Amino acid sequence: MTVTLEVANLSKSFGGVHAVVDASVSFQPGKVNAIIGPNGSGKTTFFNCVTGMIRADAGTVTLAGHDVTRASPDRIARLGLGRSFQVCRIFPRMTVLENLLVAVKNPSLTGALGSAKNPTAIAAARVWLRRVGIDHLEHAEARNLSYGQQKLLELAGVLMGDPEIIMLDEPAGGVNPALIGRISALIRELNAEGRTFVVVEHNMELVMSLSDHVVVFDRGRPIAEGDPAHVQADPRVLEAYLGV
Ligand SMILES: Nc1ncnc2c1ncn2[C@@H]1O[C@H](COP(=O)(O)OP(=O)(O)OP(=O)(O)O)[C@@H](O)[C@H]1O
Repeated sequence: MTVTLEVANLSKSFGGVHAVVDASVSFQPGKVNAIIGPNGSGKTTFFNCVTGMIRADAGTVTLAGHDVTRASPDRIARLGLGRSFQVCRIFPRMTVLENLLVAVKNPSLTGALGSAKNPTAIAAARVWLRRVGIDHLEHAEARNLSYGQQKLLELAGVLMGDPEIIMLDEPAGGVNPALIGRISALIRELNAEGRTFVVVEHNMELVMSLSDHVVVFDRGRPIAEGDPAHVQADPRVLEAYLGV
């Protein structure tokens, strides 16, 4: 799998706030890419522009050779990019299995509702639940899961779309250490199978142990990129984090 994702000169402002400024990033296909940066440095805004959730003011996003700068999140998903959210997006009163069945990519509402009874979709959902380690919770209402388990459910929902590139917004945020280990192991396994990851994350230990390529944002711009050791030694990165 070698779906490429390239972002050129992306900018997005909210009123007078320049959240992302002329950001150009080429993510490495088949690798675990991380985006780090201080709070408010534009990581989530960048992420939302790339995945079609918000419209950039300028710049281009190219996915698998297609210009998707103004494409809908659905089209971007159909081209092979799946994403999670900083704050988990699940249906709290549905069961774990039902959440996965509504996550199936469907061109129509009837299709989406139909997948609830589709044996192939149900079988796929069970495979992913087993894979992320919450198959024993299939019939539990999603709201009764721990926050970490909800993150695993959301990841299983992303995987239902069989994406080649997976973008995760703070996968370890608010998750207990045991489940961080599980999420980290899963990312490794899925990456070893050929899926590319782009992970926005504050947990430095996780970023440095998991990533092949790290992009550092500061005040809306990528200021450094490279392998974890290279980035950690970059004085611009220390300055961005410590303000020295
Ligand atoms: N919808 C919005 N309306 C107005 N300002 C926004 C909006 N979204 C983000 N911002 C501002 O844009 C800047 C970048 O925010 P963003 O959430 O992208 O940063 P971040 O690096 O993801 O931060 P964090 O690490 O805290 O999640 C911040 O100053 C933020 O307040």
